[in-house]
Amino acid sequence: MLWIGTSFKMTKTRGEAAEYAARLRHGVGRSGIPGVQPFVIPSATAIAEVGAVLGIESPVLVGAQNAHWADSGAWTGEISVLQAADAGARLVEIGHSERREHFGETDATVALKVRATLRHGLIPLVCVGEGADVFARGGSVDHVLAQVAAALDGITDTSSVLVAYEPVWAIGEHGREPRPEEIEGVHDALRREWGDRVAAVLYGGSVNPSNAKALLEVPGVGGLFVGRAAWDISGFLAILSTAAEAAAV
Ligand SMILES: O=C[C@H](O)COP(=O)(O)O
Repeated sequence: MLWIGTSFKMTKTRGEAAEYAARLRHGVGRSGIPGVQPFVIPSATAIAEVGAVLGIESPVLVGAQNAHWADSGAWTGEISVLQAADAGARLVEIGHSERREHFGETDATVALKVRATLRHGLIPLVCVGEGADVFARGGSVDHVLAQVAAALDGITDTSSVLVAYEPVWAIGEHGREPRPEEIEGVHDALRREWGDRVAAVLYGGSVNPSNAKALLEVPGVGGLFVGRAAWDISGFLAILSTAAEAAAV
């Protein structure tokens, strides 16, 4: 099963997200895409809207971009896993590098959020990845393995966990598209260490319809996590179609 998803990050009004969801519903169909598990992660404001448009039986999973580890309480500005689930999320993105960089997310808070997500039966999508400096000195594998180990420390059943390897140097408008061989080492290490214990390891960072096929061919890559190139529905559908072909091989 190839997991193919997108996060809207901080884009789209509820109306825009609903329109996207309607076109996604049409593109994916009622029975889904064989061998492919699509997911979409809107802003918190649009989770319920997107879920409603996709419908309860949809083959597309809806997620939240973040959730707090506490079930409720005085945490102004946060939403809990329970609230995300109540809005229709079945997956929670945790530890994206933008949250680590700008909002103080650490390996310790990531670990708390993974536990909270599992406690409530949602799927954690744990994002890891090294910065350009670590990549330049050849420390990517150690860095990423340490991040995953910290996130999943002490959890006996990690079988529903998704890991997204997203090198920071490859993400966003200032990111650089990786050559497949630049991500092979980390994916190989993740596959050896975690391949039997997690649901899948995804790759993310400057994925687009032109490089999706080559990135999916990297051993150990079990899906793609896409930002910009999927914000237009045609881009997401093109990547889903590439994944469908890859899954059929
Ligand atoms: O959440 C997705 C990743 O941060 C990748 O973003 P990007 O595809 O725009 O580089």
